[in-house]
Amino acid sequence: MHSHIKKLYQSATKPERLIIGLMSGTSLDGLDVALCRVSGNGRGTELTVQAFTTCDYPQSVKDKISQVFAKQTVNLEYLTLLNPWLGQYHGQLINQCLMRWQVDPHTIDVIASHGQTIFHCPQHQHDYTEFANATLQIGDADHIAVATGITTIADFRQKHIAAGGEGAPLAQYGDYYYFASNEENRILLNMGGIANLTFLPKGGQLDDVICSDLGPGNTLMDAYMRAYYGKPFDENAAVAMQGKVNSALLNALLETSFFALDLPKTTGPEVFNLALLKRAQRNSNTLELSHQDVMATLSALSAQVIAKHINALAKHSTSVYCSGGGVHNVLLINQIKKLLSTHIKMQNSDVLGVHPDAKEAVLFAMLANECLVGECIEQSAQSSVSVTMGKVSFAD
Ligand SMILES: Nc1ncnc2c1ncn2[C@@H]1O[C@H](COP(=O)(O)OP(=O)(O)OP(=O)(O)O)[C@@H](O)[C@H]1O
Ligand SMILES: CC(=O)N[C@H]1[C@@H]2OC[C@@H](O2)[C@@H](O)[C@@H]1O[C@H](C)C(=O)O
Repeated sequence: MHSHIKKLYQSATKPERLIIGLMSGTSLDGLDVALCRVSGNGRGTELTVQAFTTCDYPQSVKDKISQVFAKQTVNLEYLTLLNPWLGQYHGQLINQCLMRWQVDPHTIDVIASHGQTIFHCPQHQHDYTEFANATLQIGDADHIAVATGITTIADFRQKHIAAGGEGAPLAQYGDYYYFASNEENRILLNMGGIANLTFLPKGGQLDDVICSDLGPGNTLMDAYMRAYYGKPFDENAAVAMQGKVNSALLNALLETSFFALDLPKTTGPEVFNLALLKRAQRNSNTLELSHQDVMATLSALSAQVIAKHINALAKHSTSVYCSGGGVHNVLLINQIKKLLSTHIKMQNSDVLGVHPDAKEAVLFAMLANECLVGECIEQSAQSSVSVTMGKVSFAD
């Protein structure tokens, strides 16, 4: 037996594993690194986050990814070069984290890498009748494995697509395994670039879980801030708070065809971008709106869409647990709270033991754990997708 297979076998049969979960999302703000101690699997998963950090990307890295991110046309040579480069870069960031945390790399069982989504293309978002759902993540895992010396499990989304899904959201599995409750109805709401939720009815099975992207979380606001303020985001909603919501623009934005699709559905900045905003401004005669009013309206758009779906799903008393960078946006949170029905309570995911900024990285640690020790393939009614996802890269 190859020594790597043997080590993987040992990892899979140990009572607990150390798994590093990685996520670099659509906001391009950095790499989330969560060192997780995991035991069990499926509904029996037990997980504690031993250490977590976000390695902020310097502007030069953001610029590199932006060259190809969500673009219809890219320089193929550049993309080819970026793919291994980003894997090596992620590997170096992990090495730095382990050094800082004084963790011996040999104690890590596997790294779970999401990679960087550069284009998400569900069927409803493209016009090529001969092609189905597709998504593309880069930052090749072989390069992470070689740079760190740690076996890396990655590219989780392709199996989801191969089995009939859209490749996202994958949160439904981790959310169901870790957060499902027999005591209360729960909604796990993640507000990153894109907002998504997982509805976990009290005592429900995977079949009962509803998980879907909803639309923009921060992506439109971030794009606007980058274009007009040269800033990555509207810190503490300072700009949006000075503006007034413009209902004509809000209604024009709400006409975006994605919003009319039934759940589950997925999307990304390929749709929710400044071109969409410009079209909505043209259609609503609001091209002259102040930056502050545009930002207030974009925030209200995210809030309205998020609250509408939560209200529709949460027919009875329900607790909403929030994660993602959007939890730091006071205006967005207050706008959502105002719109929620009174039987819905909203808090951050840390009350359930997972820091809001770490939740997506933790999810990928759970999916890698499932890849290693998952016993059976559970099917979810909403997507008939297997949960054994991920490809294995060895260190040499
Ligand atoms: N202090 C703050 N004030 C306002 N907004 C903030 C603050 N901190 C973070 N954010 C928002 O959170 C965003 C980052 O969120 P997050 O890291 O969850 O996104 P992501 O994981 O890249 O996206 P996705 O989940 O869609 O892949 C920032 O771009 C910003 O919009
Ligand atoms: C294609 C892709 O990278 N999608 C991300 C993105 O970020 C949020 C939302 O859009 C979600 O669908 C997904 O990530 C999370 C981790 C998921 O799959 O659940």
